[in-house]
Amino acid sequence: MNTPPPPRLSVSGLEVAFGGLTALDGVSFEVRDGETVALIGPNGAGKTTVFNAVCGLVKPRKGTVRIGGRPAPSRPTGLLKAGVARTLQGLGLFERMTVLENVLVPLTALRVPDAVAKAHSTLAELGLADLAARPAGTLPYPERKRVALARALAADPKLLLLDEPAGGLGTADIDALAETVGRVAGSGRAVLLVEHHVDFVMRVADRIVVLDFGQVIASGTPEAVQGDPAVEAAYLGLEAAA
Ligand SMILES: Nc1ncnc2c1ncn2[C@@H]1O[C@H](COP(=O)(O)OP(=O)(O)OP(=O)(O)O)[C@@H](O)[C@H]1O
Repeated sequence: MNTPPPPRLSVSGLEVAFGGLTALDGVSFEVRDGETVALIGPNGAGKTTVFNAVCGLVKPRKGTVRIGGRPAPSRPTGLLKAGVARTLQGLGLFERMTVLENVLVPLTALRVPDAVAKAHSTLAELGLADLAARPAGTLPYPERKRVALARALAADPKLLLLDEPAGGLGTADIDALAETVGRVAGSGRAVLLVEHHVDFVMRVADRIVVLDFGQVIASGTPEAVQGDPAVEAAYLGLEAAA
């Protein structure tokens, strides 16, 4: 019998504390190749802390993060080499550099051959070809957001982490984003996203993991999670019905 490959991302028993505050308390979930998983939950639930722990930016008190079955590297280049790319809530673009130069940053760090051609093809894929020579800081927010996505996708990550990708976007841009996420997962890559935009999550996620006060309170298909009374209660700030 063939053993299935290890999950692209496996988070197990993660505990993170900031001083006296327990931000994550025994969080476990997996993301497999070709799967899109959304991490949702009220403000302060611990979503960004999960991302930061996956990327080695915060050190867990307990628990493990494994990428493709191996312990997750903690440095940015190590993560890129392990096939992990991330977008940030604040985008983190180099505003004075051109769009092309921004997308070249990870490709240069990885010494990808034909980096310029690869950057151009990624920009074309995301409808940004005409903006390649523009300084990133001069673009409107939706285009800057697409540049951040292009930069994350350029190095062909096996695991793509998206921090509030739909935030601040209008309907047309959200439609385009949903299509891009579908294409990325359809090509066999794993996607983990943190998002408040419920309609977008319902459209793109295969599975949803719901966090509240640092704990996983529900996980499953969008339909299962949507009807879960504990999830409804968490969002209303009420005690879950027993
Ligand atoms: N560096 C830090 N130092 C101290 N407390 C922190 C730090 N980072 C996060 N926290 C706290 O940890 C908890 C989880 O925060 P986190 O940002 O992960 O939540 P979130 O679900 O991403 O929230 P939001 O939806 O508002 O972005 C919160 O109580 C937050 O105040």
